[in-house]
Amino acid sequence: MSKLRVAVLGAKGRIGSEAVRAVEAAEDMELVAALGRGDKLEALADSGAQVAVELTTPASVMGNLDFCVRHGIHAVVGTTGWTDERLAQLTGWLDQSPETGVLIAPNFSIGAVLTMKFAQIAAPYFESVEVVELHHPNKVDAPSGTATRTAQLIADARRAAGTAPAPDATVTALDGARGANVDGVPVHAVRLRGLLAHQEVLLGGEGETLTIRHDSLHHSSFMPGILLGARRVVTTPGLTFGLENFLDLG
Ligand SMILES: NC(=O)C1=CN([C@@H]2O[C@H](COP(=O)(O)OP(=O)(O)OC[C@H]3O[C@@H](n4cnc5c(N)ncnc54)[C@H](O)[C@@H]3O)[C@@H](O)[C@H]2O)C=CC1
Ligand SMILES: O=C(O)C1=N[C@H](C(=O)O)C[C@H](O)C1
Repeated sequence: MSKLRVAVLGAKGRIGSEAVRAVEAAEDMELVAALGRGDKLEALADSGAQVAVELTTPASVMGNLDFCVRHGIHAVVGTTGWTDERLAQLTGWLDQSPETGVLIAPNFSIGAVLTMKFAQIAAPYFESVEVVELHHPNKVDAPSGTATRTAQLIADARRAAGTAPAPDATVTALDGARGANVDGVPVHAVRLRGLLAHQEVLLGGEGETLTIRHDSLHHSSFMPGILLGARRVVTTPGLTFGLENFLDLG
């Protein structure tokens, strides 16, 4: 059986360099290109890549995806910074290339995907809910893509269940003291040397609290999800948002 031809964009970065090693080690894949900042995207097309794993920066991701979709190269995207406007633009490009698939995964680790799922289930049963994400201090965006997605899923679940807004008597607060408001859910971002990627969903009800915590301790935690995404995206045209769509979570 022929191997899946995979390229990595952002190949010298923290997660990109780990992805290069993971693709090289996968028996069913061939690493055909490993591009860094300043490398010409034409090398991607010349390499015959079927899938590009996009792990760059919010500033670079749209240009890279525009090129991939125009050349019919499927993409697995871990880069953050997604807004409704960006998603609409990408969907427009995919409409012009209906056989191409793009997976955007706010988080590739199974624990983080399950955290989001558990938070979604729990959210309507508690009066209060807040999200705290904790990352290494080299991260350029806040709050994290995972925390933003988690808050959106929590808000959707509470809306669908008709849950009342969380109680909060705050009248005066320093700017930022109550976190960022993502769809009505406070999200707090901590940047601390020594950390990698961590998240807590704090839920509170009368006389009890529930904390759902996930820790990514090494970039290897993201690799099984990236490889699964690359295998599945080639037969899944259009936009898929969230790795959970490629997992049977029930
Ligand atoms: N979805 C997930 O599970 C994960 C997502 N991420 C996200 O992945 C992105 C990268 O994270 P890190 O590796 O920590 O950052 P990083 O800064 O270590 O790596 C980014 C790399 O992309 C390169 N780059 C920038 N523009 C480029 C371009 N046009 N073409 C090719 N390379 C380009 C940079 O030179 C750098 O080497 C961030 O958005 C981060 O939030 C990170 C970890 C897990
Ligand atoms: O920048 C990181 O490191 C991470 N970024 C992603 C995010 O913003 O959610 C995923 C993970 O948290 C690691």
